[in-house]
Amino acid sequence: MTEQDMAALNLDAEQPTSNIYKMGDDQEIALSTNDLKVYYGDHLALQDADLQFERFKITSLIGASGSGKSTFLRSLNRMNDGVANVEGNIMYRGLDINTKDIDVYEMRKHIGMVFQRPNPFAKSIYENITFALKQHGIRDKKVLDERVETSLKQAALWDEVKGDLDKSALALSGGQAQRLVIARAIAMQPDILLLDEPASALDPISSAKVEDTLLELKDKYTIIIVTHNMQQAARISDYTAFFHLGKVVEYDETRKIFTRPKVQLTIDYVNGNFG
Ligand SMILES: Nc1ncnc2c1ncn2[C@@H]1O[C@H](COP(=O)(O)OP(=O)(O)OP(=O)(O)O)[C@@H](O)[C@H]1O
Repeated sequence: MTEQDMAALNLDAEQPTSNIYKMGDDQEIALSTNDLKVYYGDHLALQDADLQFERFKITSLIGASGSGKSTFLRSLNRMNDGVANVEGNIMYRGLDINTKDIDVYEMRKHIGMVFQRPNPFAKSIYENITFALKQHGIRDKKVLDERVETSLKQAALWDEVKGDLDKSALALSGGQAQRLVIARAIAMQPDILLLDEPASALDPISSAKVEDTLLELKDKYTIIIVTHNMQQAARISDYTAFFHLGKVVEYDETRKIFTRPKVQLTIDYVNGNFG
């Protein structure tokens, strides 16, 4: 199993100090970054990205290709470990999770990640969801059954697969597979879900289902999503951060970013006048 697979399983899984991009009350902040800088070798790929993410809200990260969105997102649950050098603080429940002594595997139980391409394991639908739970010592069949049902319901997949739980997850359509991966992530009952373009590889109907799923999930989870789809960002997110050349140019309520952005670069980007 690859490291990405492990992270997708969440197996390996506030104190805001910057007032620049402040959203919500301090108690309402689920995650915040402070003085974050990410280097790939000598290349400083990300800086000036001190954001606070409000609990039970959806925040979209938008910006042109190469602007640093994925680099930022992946830093939030240490997916850049071994790939990039990440400096600064990432505060979660009063703890800086960007320090050496953090148990990254435990942390990823709380901060789960879903990738662009659905990556179900070559196992049954049921086992895709229970694998990580078992690794974490949950063996009671009743508990496992209940988690499978709840997470599939939350991911809006239950009705489509409830009779096929023993079938291979590889037989699912792309859209179903992505909702299975979301179900797998939420089965671990994380606080925060990070999603890197989760609908970009899907057809419009599947993409709409994933969007609906995310809107349902925000009652229980704080969601941070990278998307190239501006309509999607406008439809589903409460807040939007616009990235450009490795910096956050503007971060505000989504409706303001799309109707009354303050920075010329944002105006150009949301109006499609970007060179
Ligand atoms: N593994 C890596 N090694 C070296 N440089 C990288 C790596 N990943 C990203 N970069 C560089 O970091 C910068 C930001 O890339 P990143 O993938 O974060 O941008 P992005 O906004 O997510 O782009 P996209 O929308 O195309 O996914 C780019 O200059 C990119 O070339």
